[in-house]
Amino acid sequence: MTVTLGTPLSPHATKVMLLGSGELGKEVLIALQRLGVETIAVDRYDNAPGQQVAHHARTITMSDPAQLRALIEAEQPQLVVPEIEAIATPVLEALEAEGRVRVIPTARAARLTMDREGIRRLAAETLGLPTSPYKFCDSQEELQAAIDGGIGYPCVVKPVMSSSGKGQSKLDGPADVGPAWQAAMAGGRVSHGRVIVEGFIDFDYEITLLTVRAQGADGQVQTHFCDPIGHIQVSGDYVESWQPHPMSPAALDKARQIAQAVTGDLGGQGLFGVELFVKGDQVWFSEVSPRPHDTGMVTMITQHQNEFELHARAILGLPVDTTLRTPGASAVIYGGVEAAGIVFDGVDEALRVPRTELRLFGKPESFAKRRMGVALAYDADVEQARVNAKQAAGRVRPRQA
Ligand SMILES: Nc1ncnc2c1ncn2[C@@H]1O[C@H](COP(=O)(O)OP(=O)(O)OP(=O)(O)O)[C@@H](O)[C@H]1O
Ligand SMILES: NCC(=O)N[C@@H]1O[C@H](COP(=O)([O-])[O-])[C@@H](O)[C@H]1O
Ligand SMILES: [Mg+2]
Repeated sequence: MTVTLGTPLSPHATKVMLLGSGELGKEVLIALQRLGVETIAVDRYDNAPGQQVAHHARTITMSDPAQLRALIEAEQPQLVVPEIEAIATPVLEALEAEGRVRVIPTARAARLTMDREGIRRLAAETLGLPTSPYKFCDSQEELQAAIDGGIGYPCVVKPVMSSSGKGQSKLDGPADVGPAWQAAMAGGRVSHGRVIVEGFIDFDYEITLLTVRAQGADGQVQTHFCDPIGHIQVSGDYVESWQPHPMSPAALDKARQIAQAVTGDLGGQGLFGVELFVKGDQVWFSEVSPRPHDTGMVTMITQHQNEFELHARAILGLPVDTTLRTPGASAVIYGGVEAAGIVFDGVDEALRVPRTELRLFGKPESFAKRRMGVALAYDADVEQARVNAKQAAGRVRPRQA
């Protein structure tokens, strides 16, 4: 479906609402604005990064069905673009069924992927894709029984609703079960009392395969793949990514088949971040974001059309180009301090590292482990880009004002 583009702030505006307006949504909003779309940035707190660049900013509890329905009915956007997991997705399904809005990529995809159970059962049980062994548990006793009954150690426990590693633990023995259960209960995005326990995959490397479902000239949706993005995660949160990540032809082929299967089932138009574990020629599906991925921020320096522009184009029914421009890398800048309205020292020194750029997201409040910015680097080879991205990130020193 191609969307007719109008004039923002006029009766013929094309209105798009982002549900979640963090660093990823901010870039999608910028890409949409460049195409003359009228944008509404929604988040759970005021002055979220995307709210600072959108035409309109709204603050609601997006997991509250009544608040979400009231806002969409009041604003009447043509497209609703989920950007985080904690959203009352049944409301989106109802509004989509009523023909009131189009949800990106589909309301069903938003529902299935916001809950680890929905997407894991679809991938493993319906589509038969290789995944880690897993069980869902509603109490510490059930968790212990699942581990003893076959998952074993090491294993990984995560709240069914969480992201960026929040509430996630790796368990090496029985002593870790209690603390892991407690961490999951404290760290979920919506208190839910349910966890997934997964057998630990001893992968050689992990990648994000950005996969775009976009409309071709014939009106049919076609699948396009970006070059694989390698990344390193610490405590379940991404700290470094690079593109391209070299893969054997067999592993790349399997990765694309998995991505095609899962995005094909989820359907709709847009960009997806398919997370995969790789060992030799073996590939496991981990999870998928039906939207731009944090590790994909590297594409702001590596691709002709970055992942945010690709998402914007795909959802509007416009053509896409996923080709790589140059090898490159990204490195995360954490807040380091707990304070509002922080300042950043060392930005000049950081940008003296050759072939680098910075994004400071503008989050109003810093936490020690909150992602506040990212350094980007391009180079002839990924290794040099990684060194430079990390060096630039390390030179930025956030501090209390
Ligand atoms: N079963 C597993 N075996 C080995 N490592 C794992 C497993 N599950 C998770 N991990 C590690 O933890 C990281 C984060 O896991 P996962 O993607 O499920 O969490 P998340 O909270 O959804 O993160 P995000 O929102 O950033 O994608 C993975 O990228 C991987 O490095
Ligand atoms: N892995 C998912 C991810 O990276 N999501 C990104 O982080 C923001 C929340 O950040 P916050 O927790 O600092 O508010 C989200 O809005 C999104 O942009
Ligand atoms: Mg993940």
